[in-house]
Amino acid sequence: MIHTTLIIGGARSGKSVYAETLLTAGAALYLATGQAFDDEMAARIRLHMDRRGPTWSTIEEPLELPQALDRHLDPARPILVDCLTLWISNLMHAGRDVGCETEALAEVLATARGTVVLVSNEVGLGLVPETRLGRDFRDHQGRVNQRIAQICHRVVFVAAGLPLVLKDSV
Ligand SMILES: Nc1nc2c(ncn2[C@@H]2O[C@H](COP(=O)(O)OP(=O)(O)OP(=O)(O)O)[C@@H](O)[C@H]2O)c(=O)[nH]1
Repeated sequence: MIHTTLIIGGARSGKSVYAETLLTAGAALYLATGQAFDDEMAARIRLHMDRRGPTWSTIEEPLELPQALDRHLDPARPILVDCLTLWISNLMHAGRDVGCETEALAEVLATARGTVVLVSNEVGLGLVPETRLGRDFRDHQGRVNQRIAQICHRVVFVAAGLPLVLKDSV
């Protein structure tokens, strides 16, 4: 089956747990974009790893997501990408063009052979960020979500651990 799903939601909305339930642990590949820059992030990552357990295969790729996805796409093994938000943040940090990178990702997804579930944050529902960097990040996040939502067959919004299907074109 060729199938792409985008799952969006706020922080601690349960979006990652929901995404994991869509895939069979032993048969899926976890593609992580997060980096343990400090102890707190390291602890968050450890929680995720403990929850997933040893049956998941994991690849860590903070920047070259389109290439990594393309390389590992396999009709026999679904991929969970967690998450686009940290990928955007990493790209901004590295001075990369988020728009170009998003197009590269969209291209890989549009021609994907296999099942891909992508997790992303829905931001911008609160106050306008005080800093220019914060506002730029918020805008990138909104544009990335829109672009990837166009490409994906299914889009699900998770709030309070509950899924709301926004798009289903399977
Ligand atoms: N490098 C690396 N990062 C990981 C791994 N497992 C999870 N992560 C990262 O940890 C991040 C999750 O951070 P959290 O702050 O707990 O997530 P959250 O968005 O607040 O919570 P949820 O809504 O529940 O998903 C993910 O975006 C992953 O990129 C791993 O094995 N390696």
